Amino acid sequence: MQQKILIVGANGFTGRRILDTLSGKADFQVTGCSLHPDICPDANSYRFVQADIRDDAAVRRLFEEIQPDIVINTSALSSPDYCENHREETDETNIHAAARLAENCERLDSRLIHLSTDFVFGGDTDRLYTEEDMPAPVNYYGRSKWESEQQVARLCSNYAVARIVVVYGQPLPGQHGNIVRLVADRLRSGQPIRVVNDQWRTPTFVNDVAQGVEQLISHPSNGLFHICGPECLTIADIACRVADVLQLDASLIQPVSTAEMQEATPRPRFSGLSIDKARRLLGYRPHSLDEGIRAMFS
Ligand SMILES: NC(=O)C1=CN([C@@H]2O[C@H](COP(=O)(O)OP(=O)(O)OC[C@H]3O[C@@H](n4cnc5c(N)ncnc54)[C@H](OP(=O)(O)O)[C@@H]3O)[C@@H](O)[C@H]2O)C=CC1
Ligand SMILES: Cc1cn([C@H]2C[C@H](O)[C@@H](COP(=O)(O)OP(=O)(O)O[C@H]3O[C@@H](C)C(=O)[C@@H](O)[C@H]3O)O2)c(=O)[nH]c1=O
Repeated sequence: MQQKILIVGANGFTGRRILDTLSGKADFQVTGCSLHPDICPDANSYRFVQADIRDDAAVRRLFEEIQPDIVINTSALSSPDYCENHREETDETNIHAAARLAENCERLDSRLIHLSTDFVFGGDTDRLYTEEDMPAPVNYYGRSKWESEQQVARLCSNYAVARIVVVYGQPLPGQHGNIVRLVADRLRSGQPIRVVNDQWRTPTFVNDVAQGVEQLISHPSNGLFHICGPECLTIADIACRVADVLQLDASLIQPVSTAEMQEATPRPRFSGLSIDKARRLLGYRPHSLDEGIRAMFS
C-alpha cells in the first residue's frame, strides 16, 4: 500500500526537491503544503494544499484531510538576518508552528521528519560535530531551530531531526539562491565576489537532502541525524571549487575574513557536521562537492 506523505514548505528550495523526488515514486502518495500557491501549478504528480501552519485550525484540518503516515517539515524562516530582526515572527514559524505539527503527528500516529541546521552549534571547535555534541547557537535563527528540535523530541514518539548545512543546487524562479549559484553567476558575468575564508562548513547538494529524508522515512529509530556533504571547507574554498569545476576565472574570488565582511548577524566559525551516523545506520552516500557542482550545472 502507498504511504501518504505530507511535505510542509513545499514551495521552498529544499522542500520542492523532496516533493519532486518522492512524488515520482510509486510507493508514495504525496501532498505538498505551503503558505503561498503552488509554484508549479501545472504539475500533476502530487496534490497541493495552501495553508498557514501558524493557524491551529488550518493545521488540524490539513491533518484530518490527508491522514499522513509521514510528515516532512521543511518550512521555516530560513534567513538568519531576517530572524535576528523579527524574533516574534521567527518564534511563530520556527518554534510554535513546528510544535503544532509535532502535536498533530502524535495525535494521528504519523512519523515526523523535521529539518534543522548546523547553526544550532557554536562553532568554537576544529572537529566535525556529531549528534552527541551540545548545541550553543550564536544567532537567533540557530536558537529558534534548536528550540524546534527540542519541541519535536518532547512531543513526538516517532520522529527524526535531519540537520542540513549550506544547501546548494539550482533554485526555481522565486526561490532563494545559494552560495554555489551566486559564485557561478558572478564569475560567469566577470564580476568579483568577496567570500569568507574563516567559516568552515560541510555543504550539502540538495538532492542528497532528498536522499537522506527518503532513508529516514523507512528508518525505524528516533533522533538526530546529520545529513550533509562529505567535505568540510571554508566558503572561500567552496568558491574556488566552483571556479575549478566550471573552469571560470578564480582571480575574481576575493577571500576576506568574517571581521572584514562585517556580516550583520553572527555565524559560527566552524560548523562542519559528521555524517558517520547517517552513513552507518541509513546507508547515506552523498555526492562529493565536485560531483554536486557538476550535477547542478549539467
Ligand atoms: N537552505 C539552507 O542552506 C539550509 C536550510 N536549513 C533548514 O532546512 C529547511 C528548508 O530550508 P530552505 O529550503 O532553505 O527553506 P526556504 O526558505 O526555501 O523555504 C521555506 C518554505 O517554508 C514555507 N513557509 C514559511 N512559513 C510558512 C507558514 N507559516 N506556513 C506554511 N509554509 C510556510 C515557505 O512557503 P511559501 O514559499 O509558500 O511562502 C517556504 O517556501 C528549513 O528548516 C531551514 O531552517 C538548514 C540548513 C541550511
Ligand atoms: C552572500 C555571500 C555569502 N557568503 C558566505 C556567508 C555564509 O558563511 C555562507 C552562506 O551564506 P548564505 O547567506 O547563503 O547563508 P547563511 O545564512 O550563512 O547560511 C545558512 O543558511 C541557513 C538557512 C542555515 O541553516 C545554515 O546552514 C547556512 O546554510 O557564504 C560570502 O562569503 N559571500 C557572499 O557574498
